[in-house]
Amino acid sequence: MSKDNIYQHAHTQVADFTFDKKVANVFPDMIQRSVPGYSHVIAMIGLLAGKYAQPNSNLYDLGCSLGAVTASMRHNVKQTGCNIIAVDNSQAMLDKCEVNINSEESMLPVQFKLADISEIEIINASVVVLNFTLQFIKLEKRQALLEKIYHAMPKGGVLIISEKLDFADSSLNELMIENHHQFKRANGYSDLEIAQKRSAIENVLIAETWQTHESRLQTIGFAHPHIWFQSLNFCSIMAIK
Ligand SMILES: C[S@@+](CC[C@H](N)C(=O)[O-])C[C@H]1O[C@@H](n2cnc3c(N)ncnc32)[C@H](O)[C@@H]1O
Ligand SMILES: O=C(O)C(=O)C[C@]1(C(=O)O)C=C[C@@H](O)C=C1
Repeated sequence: MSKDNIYQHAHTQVADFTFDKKVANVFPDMIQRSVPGYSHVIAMIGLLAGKYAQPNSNLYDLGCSLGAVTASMRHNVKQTGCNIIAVDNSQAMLDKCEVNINSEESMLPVQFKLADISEIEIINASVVVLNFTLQFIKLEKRQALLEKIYHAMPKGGVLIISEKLDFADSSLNELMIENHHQFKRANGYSDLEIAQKRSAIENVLIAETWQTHESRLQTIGFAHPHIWFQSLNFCSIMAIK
C-alpha cells in the first residue's frame, strides 16, 4: 500500500482537495489513517447489505473510490439476482476500482459507472451506500439526491450514509476536531500535514450536524434514521424505507 505523503512538504499555496491520480494512488493509506473506524464501517456495511439486499434488485455504491464497499457487499450478499452499481466521477478512482474488483471472483456482478451521482438514474435499489461521499456533494444538491434515492427504493430498502459530522456547539466542535487531529498524529501525520490537509478540504468537504441529517431524512420519508456507529466526528447513519 503506497503511503500518503501528499501534504508532507510545505505547499506555497494549498489547492482545493480533488480525487485525482495522486490521491487515488495513496487512497487506502490516506482513508485508513484519517477516518477512525473506517475498516469497521466497511465490514459492517457488508453485513448490513447481506441483511437488507432484496432478491432481483440493485445495490448502489455511490462515490465508490477504490471499491471497498463494493468488495464488502460482494462478500456478504447471498440473495439471488442482485447487481452492484459502483459509481464515481473520478476516472483515476474508477480505473483502480475496476482492477481491484475484477481481481476477485464473485457471483455478484458489478457495473462501473463514471458519473456524477446527482445526475444518474437510480432504479430498484434495495441497498444504497454513500460512504463518506455525501459530504462532498454541494449542499443545495443533497436533498434532491436523497429524494431520488428514496423514490428508487422498494419498501424495506436500506440507506447508509457515513459522514464527518459538524456540531452545533462550537466548543464541542473544536474539541472533536482537536481529538481527530490527535488520531491523525497517532497515525503518523505531522502537524504540517494535518494543517495543509485541513485547508485543502475546507471548501470541499462540508460537514453537517446529525440534526440536519436526521430532519432531512425524516422529511423525505425515511424511517428510523439513526447513527449506528460513531468515533469522534465520524459517523455512519442508516435509515429504512
Ligand atoms: C471519501 S471518498 C469515498 C470513499 C469510499 N466510499 C470508500 O468507502 O472507500 C469520496 C468519493 O466520492 C467521489 N465523489 C465526490 N463527488 C462525487 C459526485 N458528485 N459523483 C460521483 N462521485 C463523487 C470522489 O471521487 C471519491 O472517490
Ligand atoms: O482527512 C480528513 O481530515 C478527513 O476529513 C478525512 C477524509 C474523509 O472524510 O473523506 C477526507 C478526505 C479523504 O478522502 C479521506 C478522508
